[in-house]
Amino acid sequence: NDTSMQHRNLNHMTREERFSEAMRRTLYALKVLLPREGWTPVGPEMKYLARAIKEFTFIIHAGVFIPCIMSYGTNEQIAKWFPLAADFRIIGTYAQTELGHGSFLRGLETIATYDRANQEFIINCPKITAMKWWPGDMGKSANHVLLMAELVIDGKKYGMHGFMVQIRDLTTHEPLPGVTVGDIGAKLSFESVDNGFLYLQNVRIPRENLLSKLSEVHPDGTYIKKGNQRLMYGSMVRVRVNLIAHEIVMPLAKACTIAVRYSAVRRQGLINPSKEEVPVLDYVAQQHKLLPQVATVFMAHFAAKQLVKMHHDYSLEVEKGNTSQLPELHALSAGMKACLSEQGAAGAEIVRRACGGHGYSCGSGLPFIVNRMLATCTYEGENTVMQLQCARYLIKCADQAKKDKLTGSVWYLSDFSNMSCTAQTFGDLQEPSVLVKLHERRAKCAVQHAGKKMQNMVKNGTPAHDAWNMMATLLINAARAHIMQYVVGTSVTYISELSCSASLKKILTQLCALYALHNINSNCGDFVKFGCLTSAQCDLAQEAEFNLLKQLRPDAVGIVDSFDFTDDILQSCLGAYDGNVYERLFEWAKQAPMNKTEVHQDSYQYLQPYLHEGRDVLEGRGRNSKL
Ligand SMILES: CC/C=C\C/C=C\C/C=C\C/C=C/C(=O)SCCNC(=O)CCNC(=O)[C@H](O)C(C)(C)COP(=O)(O)OP(=O)(O)OC[C@H]1O[C@@H](n2cnc3c(N)ncnc32)[C@H](O)[C@@H]1OP(=O)(O)O
Ligand SMILES: Cc1cc2nc3c(=O)[nH]c(=O)nc-3n(C[C@H](O)[C@H](O)[C@H](O)COP(=O)(O)OP(=O)(O)OC[C@H]3O[C@@H](n4cnc5c(N)ncnc54)[C@H](O)[C@@H]3O)c2cc1C
Repeated sequence: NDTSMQHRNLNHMTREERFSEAMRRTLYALKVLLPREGWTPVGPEMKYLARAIKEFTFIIHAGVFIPCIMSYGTNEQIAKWFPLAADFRIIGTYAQTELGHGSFLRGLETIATYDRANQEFIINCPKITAMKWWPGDMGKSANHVLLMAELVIDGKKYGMHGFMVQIRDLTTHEPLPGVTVGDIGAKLSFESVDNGFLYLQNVRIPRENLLSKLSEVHPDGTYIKKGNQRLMYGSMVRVRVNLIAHEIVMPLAKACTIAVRYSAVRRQGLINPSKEEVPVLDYVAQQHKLLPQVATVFMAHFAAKQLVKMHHDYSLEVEKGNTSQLPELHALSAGMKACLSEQGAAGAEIVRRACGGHGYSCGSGLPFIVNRMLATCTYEGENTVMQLQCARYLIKCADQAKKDKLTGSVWYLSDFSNMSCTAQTFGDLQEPSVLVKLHERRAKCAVQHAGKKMQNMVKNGTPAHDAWNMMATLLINAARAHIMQYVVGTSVTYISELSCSASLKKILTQLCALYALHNINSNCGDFVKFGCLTSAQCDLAQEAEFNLLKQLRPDAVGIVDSFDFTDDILQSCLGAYDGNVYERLFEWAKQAPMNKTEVHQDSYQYLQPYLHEGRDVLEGRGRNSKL
């Protein structure tokens, strides 16, 4: 209710106005609303901000730069930089991606060369493709970067390491010598974020600016490894784990709230010709678009909670020096980020499109959400690359399953029990245990199928790397199948263990079944091909999904109301709680800058000669227009 936090109408602002407004609001929120001891930029407050602020700046500063200091810094380095960063006395970003490389980190070209005589690192982008490109908050805001660069000592390369590099003067904010930095220009979304470019030419930093939790360089240039070097990729794992809640579940919940509320208000057409126009939510086709996406919000939320817990437990183990869980966590976080961002982005567009013309208006709040969710498929690990990383782990596990009993998220790969489905009615296929088994079997078969195909190719003389490349599509499908069984399985478990009213548990169970059945019906080729379902059982699966749509329809609005977004957070004429869609759209349109004058000066200027000529022709005075 703090007016300083109220959103102004972003759609009627320029990009620079949005950048400034987001910075003002974010700093106000972080510095005024949340001043407390022990405030951590990734704690519950961040969750509140991610929910409450439609656009904010310093996402990377708070969500990535600060956590990296904690992950990669020694205690002394944390003590030095964390207080400055948490208090916004330095603004940082995570500068890893380059103009020429983003996915293939071993191809990064920015170099940090150790200068023993001066005990400094010389940071250099040897060519244009080495320039850092994309990091958020880097173009105009950040005065420091956590620079990921190839460490070189005496001509020997040691791989990607993290360096603290100041890029702007702390008083004037001007770029420092050797630093060329700026905004990369307009993008599909994140209008308020100054994603930037950074060209470093022989910038010198002290030896102490190598973040040295995992490795260090002694004054004489001796390189010391201090831990599992794959932990150097740990920041990306953490962000992939955390962004699911912030950037996938939350925005999709907002989009569903808008679309379901609007569909309950919007009357269009007849079902029974003798009755009045119906709310479009009464059309089964509309329910089929919206309700599975509502179910996705809940299932992704439950699965993300499990992943966050797994990451937390893993982090405690890493602190004890045990990194044995790292391969599974990497595979699961990469796969979850890729598959849920893919589902979420597609789902947001499905529900936007379900709102017809008004869904295409920025006044609906939906284009903002859709465009922003599209970015989740690319940043923090491009989805295809992430799915292949997940598949790489699955193929290894499938081989291991032939001789060992597997545990964790891949346990089903060593489950050789009879998994045939005996469902005879659509009710049988709404049973959570049946749906879990179906997803496990499909995933196991998809992994084995991809692995078998590659083995046969290699047996026939194809090099393993070529077999991998040629079977990539099957590997990606296996990764998707694995994540779907994980989401369905963890959700069923989560709901069964949830202490809540029977009526709420019934709704959640129905939503879980809807999510699983929608997935089956959207991928029934796999389920039939792998012998999980007969053709007749596929018909039952469709019947089961339609039955759930009918059962959930009466509670549809109540379910999205439970997300409890305020009108100010939704910023939507279609999704406002009072349902006054048309009045809100009209008021919103009238506020458009285009309407600040009755006659728009520029159009009048160019149209005026023709307007006068047209009038003369109409009134019989002038010659007929050439037109
Ligand atoms: C909290 C969030 C709040 C707000 C955020 C909101 C919005 C955020 C907006 C934007 C933020 C965006 C930031 C960014 O985009 S930062 C840049 C992200 N970039 C990437 O993710 C790069 C992706 N590429 C890679 O990770 C690597 O290049 C890749 C893994 C693809 C390949 O690496 P490499 O070639 O070195 O390894 P491989 O040969 O493939 O595998 C070797 C070995 O290492 C294991 N591995 C790989 N990655 C990891 C990891 N992260 N953790 C642990 N282990 C890893 C891999 O499994 C192999 O193991 P093995 O099979 O045993 O050999
Ligand atoms: C909004 C936004 C914010 C960002 N913020 C940051 C940030 O703060 N810090 C930062 O460092 N970076 C940031 N990034 C950059 C982001 O991490 C990269 O864009 C991402 O890692 C993808 O790398 P790329 O752009 O080089 O694409 P590429 O890797 O070049 O991918 C291009 C295409 O090639 C395909 N491809 C690539 N490799 C393979 C493969 N091995 N197998 C099959 N197909 C492949 C991909 O699937 C994709 O279709 C941001 C990007 C965006 C869009």
